[in-house]
Amino acid sequence: MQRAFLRTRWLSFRYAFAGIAYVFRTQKNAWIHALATLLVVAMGLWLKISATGWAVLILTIAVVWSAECFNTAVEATIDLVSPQKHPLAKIAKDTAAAGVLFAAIGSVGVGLFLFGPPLYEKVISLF
Ligand SMILES: Nc1ncnc2c1ncn2[C@@H]1O[C@H](COP(=O)(O)OP(=O)(O)OP(=O)(O)O)[C@@H](O)[C@H]1O
Repeated sequence: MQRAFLRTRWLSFRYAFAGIAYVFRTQKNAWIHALATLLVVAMGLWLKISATGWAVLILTIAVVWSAECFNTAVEATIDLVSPQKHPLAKIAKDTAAAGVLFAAIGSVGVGLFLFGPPLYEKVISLF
């Protein structure tokens, strides 16, 4: 019973990692997100942001990655059920892409509020 439970949990993780690998293989945006993730984590370390700042940053990174993964899932589902052009297929793909755009715009806002003031202080201290 316990072994079966652990085995199914382990398989769930493996499926999720296969999903991540698929996103990286097929979505050019994923590499942009990866670069942005590395950059903001480096900025957070450099600017020594607060624990609350890290919490907001981690949540923001997770929201963007989740949106990209759901967008990829919608694209794959639409390609499966509607390989031919269809207005509803277009709506599904376009709105899923809009979800990623919202997350990306929000993340830029978070970055400005989180890094703007300490970055300003750093620059001012140079002069
Ligand atoms: N079956 C379809 N029916 C109608 N329009 C479609 C269909 N498939 C794609 N489109 C249109 O083409 C756009 C791009 O779809 P596509 O599947 O190529 O996504 P994508 O370019 O891979 O997106 P991303 O670059 O975000 O991964 C969609 O947003 C939609 O407007």
